[in-house]
Amino acid sequence: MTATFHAPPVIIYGGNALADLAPQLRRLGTSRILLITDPFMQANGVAAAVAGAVRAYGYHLEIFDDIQPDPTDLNVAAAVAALKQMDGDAIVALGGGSAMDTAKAAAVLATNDVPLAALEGVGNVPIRGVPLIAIPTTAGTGSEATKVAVITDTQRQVKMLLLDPFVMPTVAIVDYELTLSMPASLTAFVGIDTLTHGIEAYVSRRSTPISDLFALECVRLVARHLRTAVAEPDNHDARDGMMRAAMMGGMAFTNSSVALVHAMSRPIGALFHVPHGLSNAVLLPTVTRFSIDGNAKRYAEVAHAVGAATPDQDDGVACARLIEWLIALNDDLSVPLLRHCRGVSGDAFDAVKAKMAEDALASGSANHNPVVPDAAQIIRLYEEAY
Ligand SMILES: NC(=O)c1ccc[n+]([C@@H]2O[C@H](COP(=O)([O-])OP(=O)(O)OC[C@H]3O[C@@H](n4cnc5c(N)ncnc54)[C@H](O)[C@@H]3O)[C@@H](O)[C@H]2O)c1
Ligand SMILES: [Fe+2]
Repeated sequence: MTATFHAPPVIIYGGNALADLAPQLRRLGTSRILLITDPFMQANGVAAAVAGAVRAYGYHLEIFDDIQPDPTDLNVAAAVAALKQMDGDAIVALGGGSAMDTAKAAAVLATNDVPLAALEGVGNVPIRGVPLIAIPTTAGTGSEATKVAVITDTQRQVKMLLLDPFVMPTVAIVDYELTLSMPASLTAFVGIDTLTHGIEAYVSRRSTPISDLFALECVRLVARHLRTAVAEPDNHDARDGMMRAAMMGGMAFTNSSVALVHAMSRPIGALFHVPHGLSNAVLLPTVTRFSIDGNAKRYAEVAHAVGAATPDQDDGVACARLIEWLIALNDDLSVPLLRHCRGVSGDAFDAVKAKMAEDALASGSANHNPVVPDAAQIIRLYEEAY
Protein backbone atom coordinates (compact mmCIF):
# COMPACT_ATOMS: atom_id res chain seq x y z
CA MET A 1 0.00 0.00 0.00
CA THR A 2 1.27 3.48 -0.78
CA ALA A 3 0.82 6.61 1.31
CA THR A 4 1.24 10.25 0.39
CA PHE A 5 2.57 12.99 2.64
CA HIS A 6 1.65 16.64 2.16
CA ALA A 7 3.02 19.65 4.04
CA PRO A 8 3.58 23.30 3.20
CA PRO A 9 6.66 23.62 0.93
CA VAL A 10 8.14 26.13 3.38
CA ILE A 11 7.62 26.34 7.16
CA ILE A 12 9.35 29.11 9.10
CA TYR A 13 9.16 28.36 12.77
CA GLY A 14 10.07 30.05 16.07
CA GLY A 15 9.95 33.29 18.04
CA ASN A 16 9.93 36.32 15.70
CA ALA A 17 9.43 34.12 12.62
CA LEU A 18 7.01 36.85 11.57
CA ALA A 19 9.99 38.98 10.52
CA ASP A 20 10.36 36.65 7.52
CA LEU A 21 7.02 37.61 5.98
CA ALA A 22 8.22 40.31 3.57
CA PRO A 23 11.23 38.30 2.35
CA GLN A 24 8.88 35.36 1.67
CA LEU A 25 6.52 37.59 -0.31
CA ARG A 26 9.48 38.75 -2.36
CA ARG A 27 10.55 35.14 -2.97
CA LEU A 28 7.05 34.34 -4.23
CA GLY A 29 7.21 37.27 -6.66
CA THR A 30 4.00 38.86 -5.41
CA SER A 31 3.36 42.56 -4.85
CA ARG A 32 -0.35 43.20 -4.29
CA ILE A 33 -1.34 41.50 -1.07
CA LEU A 34 -4.64 41.03 0.73
CA LEU A 35 -4.11 40.54 4.48
CA ILE A 36 -7.02 38.47 5.84
CA THR A 37 -7.13 38.79 9.60
CA ASP A 38 -9.61 38.55 12.43
CA PRO A 39 -11.01 41.52 14.34
CA PHE A 40 -8.90 40.73 17.42
CA MET A 41 -5.64 41.09 15.51
CA GLN A 42 -6.96 44.33 14.02
CA ALA A 43 -7.92 45.68 17.44
CA ASN A 44 -4.65 44.81 19.18
CA GLY A 45 -2.54 46.46 16.49
CA VAL A 46 -0.71 43.32 15.28
CA ALA A 47 -2.40 43.44 11.85
CA ALA A 48 -1.40 47.08 11.43
CA ALA A 49 2.20 46.29 12.42
CA VAL A 50 2.34 43.43 9.91
CA ALA A 51 0.81 45.66 7.23
CA GLY A 52 3.35 48.39 7.98
CA ALA A 53 6.28 45.98 7.73
CA VAL A 54 5.08 44.67 4.35
CA ARG A 55 4.35 48.11 2.97
CA ALA A 56 7.83 49.21 4.03
CA TYR A 57 9.14 46.78 1.40
CA GLY A 58 7.22 48.75 -1.24
CA TYR A 59 4.33 46.29 -1.59
CA HIS A 60 0.69 47.28 -1.89
CA LEU A 61 -1.33 45.70 0.94
CA GLU A 62 -4.97 45.98 1.95
CA ILE A 63 -6.59 44.57 5.08
CA PHE A 64 -9.76 42.45 5.14
CA ASP A 65 -11.07 41.71 8.64
CA ASP A 66 -14.68 40.66 8.12
CA ILE A 67 -14.03 37.27 9.76
CA GLN A 68 -16.20 35.43 12.23
CA PRO A 69 -15.53 32.28 14.22
CA ASP A 70 -16.71 29.30 12.13
CA PRO A 71 -16.41 31.30 8.91
CA THR A 72 -19.11 31.10 6.27
CA ASP A 73 -19.37 31.01 2.49
CA LEU A 74 -20.41 34.69 2.74
CA ASN A 75 -17.11 35.61 4.48
CA VAL A 76 -15.21 33.80 1.73
CA ALA A 77 -17.19 35.52 -1.05
CA ALA A 78 -16.50 38.93 0.52
CA ALA A 79 -12.77 38.14 0.80
CA VAL A 80 -12.60 37.08 -2.88
CA ALA A 81 -14.41 40.29 -3.88
CA ALA A 82 -11.88 42.34 -1.89
CA LEU A 83 -8.97 40.50 -3.56
CA LYS A 84 -10.43 41.07 -7.05
CA GLN A 85 -11.23 44.69 -6.36
CA MET A 86 -7.62 45.45 -5.41
CA ASP A 87 -6.29 43.26 -8.24
CA GLY A 88 -4.40 41.25 -5.61
CA ASP A 89 -1.91 38.52 -6.46
CA ALA A 90 -1.40 36.92 -3.01
CA ILE A 91 -3.08 36.43 0.34
CA VAL A 92 -1.59 36.54 3.83
CA ALA A 93 -3.74 35.00 6.58
CA LEU A 94 -3.13 36.22 10.13
CA GLY A 95 -5.36 34.68 12.77
CA GLY A 96 -6.81 31.46 14.10
CA GLY A 97 -8.37 28.67 12.07
CA SER A 98 -11.26 30.91 11.09
CA ALA A 99 -9.10 33.56 9.39
CA MET A 100 -6.79 30.93 7.87
CA ASP A 101 -9.65 28.83 6.50
CA THR A 102 -11.37 31.88 5.02
CA ALA A 103 -8.08 32.77 3.34
CA LYS A 104 -7.47 29.21 2.10
CA ALA A 105 -10.96 29.00 0.56
CA ALA A 106 -10.65 32.51 -0.90
CA ALA A 107 -7.26 31.69 -2.45
CA VAL A 108 -8.71 28.79 -4.45
CA LEU A 109 -12.07 30.42 -5.17
CA ALA A 110 -10.21 33.39 -6.69
CA THR A 111 -8.82 31.20 -9.48
CA ASN A 112 -11.74 28.77 -9.89
CA ASP A 113 -14.81 30.47 -11.32
CA VAL A 114 -17.40 28.24 -9.61
CA PRO A 115 -19.65 28.47 -6.54
CA LEU A 116 -17.73 27.56 -3.35
CA ALA A 117 -19.92 24.47 -2.82
CA ALA A 118 -18.52 23.02 -6.10
CA LEU A 119 -15.09 22.79 -4.40
CA GLU A 120 -16.48 20.83 -1.42
CA GLY A 121 -15.21 17.32 -0.77
CA VAL A 122 -12.00 15.52 -1.59
CA GLY A 123 -9.90 16.55 -4.59
CA ASN A 124 -12.44 18.89 -6.16
CA VAL A 125 -10.22 21.96 -6.69
CA PRO A 126 -9.23 21.98 -10.39
CA ILE A 127 -6.89 24.99 -10.46
CA ARG A 128 -4.15 26.07 -8.02
CA GLY A 129 -5.09 29.15 -5.96
CA VAL A 130 -3.18 32.41 -5.53
CA PRO A 131 -0.12 32.08 -3.25
CA LEU A 132 -1.06 32.01 0.42
CA ILE A 133 1.10 32.64 3.48
CA ALA A 134 -0.59 31.36 6.65
CA ILE A 135 0.36 32.85 10.03
CA PRO A 136 -1.49 31.21 12.94
CA THR A 137 -2.26 33.20 16.09
CA THR A 138 -3.89 30.35 18.04
CA ALA A 139 -2.08 27.11 18.93
CA GLY A 140 -4.91 24.87 17.90
CA THR A 141 -6.11 24.02 14.44
CA GLY A 142 -2.79 23.50 12.67
CA SER A 143 -4.58 24.87 9.60
CA GLU A 144 -1.31 26.51 8.55
CA ALA A 145 -0.08 23.01 7.68
CA THR A 146 -3.22 21.31 6.37
CA LYS A 147 -4.80 20.86 2.96
CA VAL A 148 -8.31 21.40 4.32
CA ALA A 149 -10.53 24.44 4.87
CA VAL A 150 -13.70 24.23 6.95
CA ILE A 151 -16.40 26.68 5.85
CA THR A 152 -20.02 26.85 6.97
CA ASP A 153 -22.58 26.67 4.16
CA THR A 154 -25.18 29.18 5.34
CA GLN A 155 -27.98 27.65 3.25
CA ARG A 156 -27.59 24.07 4.47
CA GLN A 157 -26.23 24.95 7.96
CA VAL A 158 -23.39 22.45 7.60
CA LYS A 159 -19.63 22.81 7.83
CA MET A 160 -18.23 22.04 4.37
CA LEU A 161 -14.79 20.49 4.01
CA LEU A 162 -12.64 21.57 1.08
CA LEU A 163 -9.94 18.93 1.02
CA ASP A 164 -7.35 19.24 -1.72
CA PRO A 165 -3.55 19.66 -2.03
CA PHE A 166 -4.22 23.05 -3.64
CA VAL A 167 -5.73 24.20 -0.31
CA MET A 168 -2.34 23.76 1.43
CA PRO A 169 -0.71 27.12 2.25
CA THR A 170 2.31 28.01 0.12
CA VAL A 171 4.25 29.12 3.21
CA ALA A 172 3.52 28.71 6.94
CA ILE A 173 5.04 31.27 9.31
CA VAL A 174 4.65 29.81 12.78
CA ASP A 175 5.56 32.33 15.47
CA TYR A 176 4.47 31.33 18.98
CA GLU A 177 4.87 34.91 20.23
CA LEU A 178 1.58 35.69 18.46
CA THR A 179 -0.21 33.35 20.87
CA LEU A 180 0.96 35.06 24.07
CA SER A 181 -2.21 37.18 24.05
CA MET A 182 -4.57 34.17 24.16
CA PRO A 183 -6.66 34.12 27.36
CA ALA A 184 -6.75 30.94 29.45
CA SER A 185 -10.02 29.50 28.16
CA LEU A 186 -9.10 30.04 24.49
CA THR A 187 -5.68 28.47 25.13
CA ALA A 188 -7.37 25.48 26.74
CA PHE A 189 -9.99 24.90 24.07
CA VAL A 190 -7.73 25.30 21.04
CA GLY A 191 -5.15 23.14 22.84
CA ILE A 192 -7.66 20.31 23.19
CA ASP A 193 -8.44 20.69 19.49
CA THR A 194 -4.73 20.04 18.91
CA LEU A 195 -4.78 17.03 21.23
CA THR A 196 -7.81 15.67 19.37
CA HIS A 197 -5.95 16.03 16.05
CA GLY A 198 -3.02 14.04 17.40
CA ILE A 199 -5.15 11.28 18.92
CA GLU A 200 -7.53 10.95 15.98
CA ALA A 201 -4.71 10.99 13.40
CA TYR A 202 -2.99 8.19 15.33
CA VAL A 203 -6.00 5.91 15.80
CA SER A 204 -7.52 6.66 12.39
CA ARG A 205 -7.97 3.84 9.90
CA ARG A 206 -6.04 6.07 7.49
CA SER A 207 -2.95 6.52 9.67
CA THR A 208 0.41 6.22 7.93
CA PRO A 209 3.95 5.65 9.26
CA ILE A 210 4.88 9.30 8.63
CA SER A 211 1.70 10.83 10.05
CA ASP A 212 2.22 8.61 13.14
CA LEU A 213 5.49 10.42 13.93
CA PHE A 214 3.79 13.81 13.98
CA ALA A 215 0.70 12.50 15.79
CA LEU A 216 2.64 11.00 18.70
CA GLU A 217 4.93 14.02 19.05
CA CYS A 218 1.82 16.22 19.00
CA VAL A 219 0.16 14.40 21.92
CA ARG A 220 3.44 14.29 23.87
CA LEU A 221 3.87 18.05 23.52
CA VAL A 222 0.27 18.74 24.55
CA ALA A 223 0.69 16.56 27.64
CA ARG A 224 3.88 18.42 28.55
CA HIS A 225 2.81 22.00 27.82
CA LEU A 226 -0.96 22.60 27.73
CA ARG A 227 -1.62 22.95 31.46
CA THR A 228 1.35 25.34 31.82
CA ALA A 229 0.30 27.44 28.81
CA VAL A 230 -3.15 27.85 30.40
CA ALA A 231 -1.85 28.64 33.89
CA GLU A 232 1.08 30.84 32.82
CA PRO A 233 0.15 32.74 29.65
CA ASP A 234 3.60 34.36 29.43
CA ASN A 235 5.52 31.10 29.62
CA HIS A 236 7.39 31.13 26.29
CA ASP A 237 8.52 27.52 26.56
CA ALA A 238 4.93 26.29 27.00
CA ARG A 239 3.61 28.55 24.21
CA ASP A 240 6.40 27.35 21.96
CA GLY A 241 5.60 23.72 22.79
CA MET A 242 1.89 24.18 22.10
CA MET A 243 2.57 25.94 18.81
CA ARG A 244 4.75 23.03 17.69
CA ALA A 245 2.07 20.60 18.85
CA ALA A 246 -0.60 22.41 16.83
CA MET A 247 1.48 22.46 13.67
CA MET A 248 2.45 18.80 14.01
CA GLY A 249 -1.14 17.85 14.79
CA GLY A 250 -2.13 19.53 11.53
CA MET A 251 0.61 17.70 9.62
CA ALA A 252 -0.56 14.44 11.18
CA PHE A 253 -4.29 14.61 10.57
CA THR A 254 -4.06 16.11 7.10
CA ASN A 255 -2.08 13.05 5.99
CA SER A 256 -4.11 10.58 8.05
CA SER A 257 -7.54 11.91 8.97
CA VAL A 258 -9.60 13.06 11.88
CA ALA A 259 -12.33 10.71 13.05
CA LEU A 260 -15.52 10.53 15.07
CA VAL A 261 -14.83 13.37 17.54
CA HIS A 262 -14.48 15.84 14.67
CA ALA A 263 -17.36 14.28 12.74
CA MET A 264 -19.65 14.88 15.75
CA SER A 265 -18.17 18.23 16.76
CA ARG A 266 -18.64 20.03 13.42
CA PRO A 267 -22.49 19.88 13.56
CA ILE A 268 -22.36 21.33 17.10
CA GLY A 269 -20.28 24.21 15.72
CA ALA A 270 -22.52 24.74 12.70
CA LEU A 271 -25.80 24.73 14.66
CA PHE A 272 -24.91 26.08 18.11
CA HIS A 273 -21.71 28.06 17.43
CA VAL A 274 -19.88 26.33 20.26
CA PRO A 275 -16.16 27.07 19.63
CA HIS A 276 -14.51 24.23 17.70
CA GLY A 277 -12.00 23.25 20.40
CA LEU A 278 -14.67 23.25 23.09
CA SER A 279 -17.04 21.07 21.08
CA ASN A 280 -14.18 18.59 20.60
CA ALA A 281 -13.28 18.72 24.29
CA VAL A 282 -16.81 17.90 25.49
CA LEU A 283 -16.93 14.87 23.19
CA LEU A 284 -13.38 13.53 23.50
CA PRO A 285 -13.67 11.31 26.63
CA THR A 286 -17.06 9.85 25.61
CA VAL A 287 -16.09 9.15 22.01
CA THR A 288 -12.72 7.72 23.06
CA ARG A 289 -14.44 5.28 25.43
CA PHE A 290 -16.73 4.19 22.58
CA SER A 291 -13.87 3.78 20.10
CA ILE A 292 -11.23 1.99 22.14
CA ASP A 293 -12.34 -1.54 21.29
CA GLY A 294 -11.63 -0.82 17.62
CA ASN A 295 -7.89 -0.41 18.26
CA ALA A 296 -6.88 -0.83 21.90
CA LYS A 297 -3.20 -1.14 20.97
CA ARG A 298 -3.09 2.32 19.40
CA TYR A 299 -5.06 3.98 22.21
CA ALA A 300 -2.68 2.31 24.70
CA GLU A 301 0.26 3.81 22.80
CA VAL A 302 -1.38 7.22 23.12
CA ALA A 303 -1.81 6.58 26.86
CA HIS A 304 1.91 5.85 27.14
CA ALA A 305 2.85 8.90 25.03
CA VAL A 306 0.90 11.29 27.26
CA GLY A 307 2.17 9.61 30.42
CA ALA A 308 -1.27 8.37 31.49
CA ALA A 309 0.00 4.79 31.82
CA THR A 310 3.30 3.19 32.79
CA PRO A 311 5.20 0.87 30.42
CA ASP A 312 4.40 -2.22 32.52
CA GLN A 313 0.64 -1.75 32.17
CA ASP A 314 -1.14 -3.80 29.51
CA ASP A 315 -3.33 -2.31 26.79
CA GLY A 316 -6.59 -2.72 28.71
CA VAL A 317 -5.29 -0.89 31.78
CA ALA A 318 -3.55 1.75 29.68
CA CYS A 319 -6.78 2.48 27.77
CA ALA A 320 -8.72 2.85 31.03
CA ARG A 321 -6.04 5.23 32.30
CA LEU A 322 -6.28 7.26 29.11
CA ILE A 323 -10.00 7.89 29.65
CA GLU A 324 -9.31 8.97 33.25
CA TRP A 325 -6.51 11.24 31.99
CA LEU A 326 -8.79 12.89 29.42
CA ILE A 327 -11.52 13.47 32.00
CA ALA A 328 -8.98 14.95 34.46
CA LEU A 329 -7.61 17.23 31.73
CA ASN A 330 -11.12 18.53 30.98
CA ASP A 331 -11.67 19.12 34.70
CA ASP A 332 -8.34 20.90 35.16
CA LEU A 333 -9.04 23.12 32.16
CA SER A 334 -12.63 23.88 33.27
CA VAL A 335 -14.24 22.35 30.19
CA PRO A 336 -18.00 22.52 30.82
CA LEU A 337 -20.48 19.79 29.93
CA LEU A 338 -22.10 20.22 26.53
CA ARG A 339 -25.40 21.17 28.17
CA HIS A 340 -23.69 24.08 29.90
CA CYS A 341 -22.23 25.52 26.70
CA ARG A 342 -23.78 28.84 25.75
CA GLY A 343 -26.70 28.45 23.34
CA VAL A 344 -27.17 24.70 23.80
CA SER A 345 -30.57 24.16 25.42
CA GLY A 346 -32.20 20.78 26.00
CA ASP A 347 -35.14 21.31 23.64
CA ALA A 348 -33.04 22.74 20.85
CA PHE A 349 -30.54 19.91 21.25
CA ASP A 350 -33.23 17.20 21.14
CA ALA A 351 -34.74 18.79 18.04
CA VAL A 352 -31.52 18.55 16.01
CA LYS A 353 -29.88 15.38 17.35
CA ALA A 354 -30.96 13.32 14.36
CA LYS A 355 -29.79 15.96 11.85
CA MET A 356 -26.47 16.24 13.69
CA ALA A 357 -25.97 12.47 13.50
CA GLU A 358 -26.78 12.51 9.78
CA ASP A 359 -24.34 15.40 9.18
CA ALA A 360 -21.68 13.65 11.27
CA LEU A 361 -21.95 10.57 9.05
CA ALA A 362 -22.10 12.60 5.82
CA SER A 363 -18.73 14.31 6.43
CA GLY A 364 -16.91 10.98 5.99
CA SER A 365 -14.67 11.43 9.07
CA ALA A 366 -16.72 8.89 11.06
CA ASN A 367 -15.72 6.19 8.57
CA HIS A 368 -12.09 6.54 9.66
CA ASN A 369 -12.90 5.91 13.32
CA PRO A 370 -11.58 2.67 14.88
CA VAL A 371 -15.23 1.72 15.53
CA VAL A 372 -17.47 2.94 12.70
CA PRO A 373 -20.80 3.99 14.24
CA ASP A 374 -24.30 4.10 12.79
CA ALA A 375 -26.67 7.04 13.25
CA ALA A 376 -28.37 5.57 16.32
CA GLN A 377 -25.01 5.10 18.07
CA ILE A 378 -24.01 8.67 17.27
CA ILE A 379 -27.26 9.98 18.77
CA ARG A 380 -26.55 7.94 21.92
CA LEU A 381 -23.03 9.39 22.10
CA TYR A 382 -24.42 12.94 21.81
CA GLU A 383 -26.80 12.12 24.66
CA GLU A 384 -24.00 10.67 26.79
CA ALA A 385 -21.78 13.73 26.27
CA TYR A 386 -24.68 16.13 26.83
N1 LIG B 1 -8.44 23.82 8.31
C1 LIG B 1 -8.10 23.05 9.30
O1 LIG B 1 -7.18 22.26 9.18
C2 LIG B 1 -8.86 23.13 10.59
C3 LIG B 1 -8.58 22.26 11.64
C4 LIG B 1 -9.32 22.38 12.82
C5 LIG B 1 -10.29 23.36 12.93
N2 LIG B 1 -10.55 24.20 11.87
C6 LIG B 1 -11.56 25.28 11.94
O2 LIG B 1 -10.92 26.42 12.53
C7 LIG B 1 -11.91 27.20 13.21
C8 LIG B 1 -11.49 27.44 14.64
O3 LIG B 1 -10.25 28.09 14.68
P1 LIG B 1 -9.58 28.51 16.08
O4 LIG B 1 -9.89 27.48 17.07
O5 LIG B 1 -8.17 28.83 15.80
O6 LIG B 1 -10.39 29.80 16.52
P2 LIG B 1 -10.84 31.13 15.72
O7 LIG B 1 -9.94 31.40 14.58
O8 LIG B 1 -12.30 31.01 15.45
O9 LIG B 1 -10.57 32.22 16.83
C9 LIG B 1 -11.28 32.18 18.05
C10 LIG B 1 -11.24 33.54 18.74
O10 LIG B 1 -9.91 33.78 19.17
C11 LIG B 1 -9.50 35.10 18.81
N3 LIG B 1 -8.04 35.07 18.69
C12 LIG B 1 -7.28 34.57 17.68
N4 LIG B 1 -5.98 34.67 17.98
C13 LIG B 1 -5.89 35.24 19.21
C14 LIG B 1 -4.81 35.61 20.06
N5 LIG B 1 -3.54 35.39 19.72
N6 LIG B 1 -5.10 36.19 21.24
C15 LIG B 1 -6.39 36.40 21.62
N7 LIG B 1 -7.45 36.08 20.86
C16 LIG B 1 -7.21 35.50 19.67
C17 LIG B 1 -10.27 35.37 17.54
O11 LIG B 1 -10.42 36.75 17.32
C18 LIG B 1 -11.60 34.70 17.82
O12 LIG B 1 -12.46 35.55 18.52
C19 LIG B 1 -13.21 26.41 13.13
O13 LIG B 1 -14.01 26.94 12.08
C20 LIG B 1 -12.75 25.01 12.80
O14 LIG B 1 -13.73 24.26 12.11
C21 LIG B 1 -9.84 24.09 10.73
FE1 LIG C 1 -10.00 20.40 14.88
